[in-house]
Amino acid sequence: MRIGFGFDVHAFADQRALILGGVKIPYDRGLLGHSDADVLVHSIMDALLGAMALGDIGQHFPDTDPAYKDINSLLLLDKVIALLEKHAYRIGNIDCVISAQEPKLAPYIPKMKEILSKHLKISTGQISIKATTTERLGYEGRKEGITSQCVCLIESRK
Ligand SMILES: Nc1ccn([C@@H]2O[C@H](COP(=O)(O)O)[C@@H](O)[C@H]2O)c(=O)n1
Ligand SMILES: C[C@@]1(CO)OP(=O)(O)OP(=O)(O)OC[C@H]1O
Repeated sequence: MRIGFGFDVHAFADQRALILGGVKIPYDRGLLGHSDADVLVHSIMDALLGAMALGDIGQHFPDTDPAYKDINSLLLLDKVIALLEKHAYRIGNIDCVISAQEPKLAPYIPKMKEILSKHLKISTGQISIKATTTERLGYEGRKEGITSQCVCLIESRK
C-alpha cells in the first residue's frame, strides 16, 4: 500500500464558473486558474501522483502550456489514471475535504462522487468528499478562495 496527499487552493474571480468535482455549482463567482480551476480534482490528481512518487500536476500539465488553457480538469484526471494503470496500481480509497465558507456544497457532493468514481474507475463507496467552512477564519473564511485536500491509498496489482 502507498499513501498520497494532495493540497490545492484557487482564488475566486468574477466572470468564472465554479466547477468542483466536475459539477458546475451556482454561485456569483468562480475559481481562477489556467485550467477550469477544479480545485477538488486537482487535489485528487496530486494525491495520486504523490502516492506514485511521480511529481505534481504542475510538472505534468504546466500552466504555461496553451494546451491546458481552460481545460476540463477531468481530462487531466483521465491522464493521471492512465499513468496509474501504466504503473500497475489500483486505488484503495480516496478521502477529500473542501474548505469553503460559501457556497453550501453538501447538495452537490453525491453528483461529484458519481462523476469522479467513473473517471477514477472505482465505486462510489471508495470515494469520500466532505465540505467544511473555516468558521469565517482565513482566506477561505473571507470568501477569497477555496482549498481542497485529499488523501488516497493505492496498491500494486503485481
Ligand atoms: N461550503 C460548505 C461548508 C460546509 N458544508 C456542510 O456544513 C457542515 C457544517 O460546516 P462547519 O464548517 O460549520 O462545520 C459541514 O459538515 C458540511 O456538511 C457545506 O455543505 N458546504
Ligand atoms: C491544472 C493546471 C493546468 O495547467 O493549471 P491551474 O488551473 O492553474 O491549476 P493549478 O492547481 O495551479 O495546477 C497547475 C496546472 O497543472
